[in-house]
Amino acid sequence: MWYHRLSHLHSRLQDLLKGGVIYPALPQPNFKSLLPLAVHWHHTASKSLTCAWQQHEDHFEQPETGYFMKKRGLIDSQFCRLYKLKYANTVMRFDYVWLRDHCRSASCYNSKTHQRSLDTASVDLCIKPKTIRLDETTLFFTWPDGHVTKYDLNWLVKNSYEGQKQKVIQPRILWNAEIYQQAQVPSVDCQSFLETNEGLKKFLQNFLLYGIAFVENVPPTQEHTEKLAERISLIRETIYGRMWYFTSDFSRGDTAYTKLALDRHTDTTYFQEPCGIQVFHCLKHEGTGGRTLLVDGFYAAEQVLQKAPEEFELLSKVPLKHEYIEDVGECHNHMIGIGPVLNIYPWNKELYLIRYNNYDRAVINTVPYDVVHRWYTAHRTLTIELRRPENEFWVKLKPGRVLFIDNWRVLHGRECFTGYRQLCGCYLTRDDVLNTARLLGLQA
Ligand SMILES: C[N+](C)(C)CCCC[C@H](N)C(=O)O
Ligand SMILES: O=C(O)CCC(=O)C(=O)O
Ligand SMILES: [Fe+2]
Repeated sequence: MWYHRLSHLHSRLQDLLKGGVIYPALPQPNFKSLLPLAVHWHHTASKSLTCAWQQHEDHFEQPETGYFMKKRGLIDSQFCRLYKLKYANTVMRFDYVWLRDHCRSASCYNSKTHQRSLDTASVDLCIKPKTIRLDETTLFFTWPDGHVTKYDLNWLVKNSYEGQKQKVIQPRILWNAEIYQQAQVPSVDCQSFLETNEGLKKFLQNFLLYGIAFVENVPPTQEHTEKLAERISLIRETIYGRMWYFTSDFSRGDTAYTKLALDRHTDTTYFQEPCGIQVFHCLKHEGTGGRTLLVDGFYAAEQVLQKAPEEFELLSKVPLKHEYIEDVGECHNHMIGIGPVLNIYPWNKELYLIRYNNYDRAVINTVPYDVVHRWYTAHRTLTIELRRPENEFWVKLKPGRVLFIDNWRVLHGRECFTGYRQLCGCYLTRDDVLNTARLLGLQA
């Protein structure tokens, strides 16, 4: 009986969460406000809280049979490994080892270093609390050895799997050319970017939401570009150097160092971890053409998900190699990176990295022949979306205007050009950009 109510609730949760969760058009509201409060279940309601809550400290399940024991505050089932709790309209299930492992008491957790002191391997995998007590908003577990673990219910909601499943790691606004242009995302002025936290925060907020952002009025030199990069991150040094500076002189064995057009792609797909961010500053162009193309890869992937979910899934499952082989002048390199085109978090299906570069894609030999054809079909579907003219945002990079591109999300390309064109820039480590963003209070 209890079981039925629970599965009903679960399917309700699923219904509530359908659509919009993976790639919300706007920052996801706190999930509490997504869920109606009027779900009736066995509950104990607190009068002292404004937010209605229900808790089920007294329901225990023998997982194999779905048999429940209702016993208030105390358990004595030999079989139970699970603690179920409903609070703030979230049904949560906690494994007892998990509850022991996450104990934040002084002997288990060092709150100065935010590190666990408890040796998890010392926890009995069959551990069960001797007693459980609820006191307004705090749960107390007393373990067989007498150790007491306290949990604040809000902490549990925030840190439970069920709570996380309903959230995105990073809110984003997916765009095509029209959406991006209509959003009128402001560029940040160089001085405000370098000298104020507000300027930097505004820049990073836009960058996180759209995957591209511009800084204006930057003196057109490599040194100033470097200063900008260092304001938000460590520079990721690669085979191209720390700061790079390039023209169409074929000084390196790659099409980027020519005047040819480059179709949309992400860079360094041939690294096990592709570079997180790319910074471009055009220092000079005396000639024609050479515009930069930007396409939101996540927008295109979202279209694939809507139109052909099984193709989306295939692109997220099939691992591929990308390769960089260089043998020009003094430069000898052979890089190989392996991973799927679409990379998603398994618990909430959120897309976090697209690896798309048809120039650098290596021989496909990681996939059996029957899957190969399905993969090509899925790749075609994605390519069609990526190539829709309405998804293309074209800009002419000019001295003074520095472009930051999320290389895990937004594809770039360029039009062929004539004349002398000088570009400088660098790659950034994604971890460090996100670190800066979090320290400024942004969700990243
Ligand atoms: C930016 N910079 C000119 C230094 C590198 C170009 C790398 C080009 C390579 N085909 C790729 O897509 O990764
Ligand atoms: O020349 C350009 O505008 C960009 C070339 C390119 O794709 C790159 O350097 O990664
Ligand atoms: Fe590139």
